[in-house]
Amino acid sequence: MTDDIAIRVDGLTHRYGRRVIHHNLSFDVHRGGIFGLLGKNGVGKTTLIKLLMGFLRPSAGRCSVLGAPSHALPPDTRRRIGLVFEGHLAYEFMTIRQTERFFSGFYPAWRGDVFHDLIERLGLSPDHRIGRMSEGQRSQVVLAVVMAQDPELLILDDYTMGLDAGYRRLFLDYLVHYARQGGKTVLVTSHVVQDMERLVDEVIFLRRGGEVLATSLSAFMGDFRHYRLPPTPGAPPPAADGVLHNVEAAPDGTLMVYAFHGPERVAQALGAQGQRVAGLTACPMSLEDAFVGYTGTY
Ligand SMILES: Nc1ncnc2c1ncn2[C@@H]1O[C@H](COP(=O)(O)OP(=O)(O)OP(=O)(O)O)[C@@H](O)[C@H]1O
Repeated sequence: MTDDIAIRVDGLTHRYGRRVIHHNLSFDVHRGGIFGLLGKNGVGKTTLIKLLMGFLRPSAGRCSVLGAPSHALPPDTRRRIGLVFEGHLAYEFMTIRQTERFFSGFYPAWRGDVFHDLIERLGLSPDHRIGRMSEGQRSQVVLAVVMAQDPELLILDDYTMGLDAGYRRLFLDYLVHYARQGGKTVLVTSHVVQDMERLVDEVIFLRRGGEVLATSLSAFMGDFRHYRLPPTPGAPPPAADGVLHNVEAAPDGTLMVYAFHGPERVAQALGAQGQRVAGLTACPMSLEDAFVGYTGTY
């Protein structure tokens, strides 16, 4: 493994019983960027993080994190990884002060300034118990604990739990600042796709059936296109093919066409399926539109 790779996933297959969640998945996460792991509910994002951290063993293939194999991550490597996983890291019986005392002992590079800066915004006494906090306040404590570890690799699985929009924005700014310090890597999953658009450099899309697309956000947003087309009376709805990535009908019947191709290729493919293409129009997209177009509405 080369030094500039923070995470390597190589031919990874994972099954729960007979159900295949990941099939022959391969991608690299390079150091020094913010990577968004995106996919619908149940596609396997948390499972992938469990595999990376060695909490699960894959059915086949390998993955490694910071140069060490996931199934045998040494404690020293684990200490260099900040993990927010299912939101729970804080012990309910502890106060804020005790939480800091407890966690700071494990991390030689503990950043008390970062912890206090983030915690101050809660406006709670240091003697406030975690168990007596709202869900969003608890998430803020968890994020402060993880950021204060000053990890080399930060893995955030759905960190937005219960956070209000203001704190989410503040935390995103923190994350960007953290990632730009050099050599820091962030892998983040979130269902708030519009946040990802402001945050990530690279996207990794997981789709059901094990397909993966790992690319830069700018390449994806540049290459993936959205078109609208009024339906052709009497013609069956067009199906996805080698050119048309996804075709869906809006409630008024308008065809929503998604493709990695320009209008000529798309018109040709639609025409070959019996559509009248005179009304084909390209539409601008946000990352959320592109996410839905790429992964499909249900
Ligand atoms: N321990 C388990 N045993 C069997 N099936 C499981 C287990 N854990 C998860 N699954 C199934 O594996 C699939 C992937 O789950 P996972 O939690 O990785 O999805 P996810 O992409 O993180 O979803 P979400 O966006 O909803 O958080 C789901 O269909 C889930 O039902």
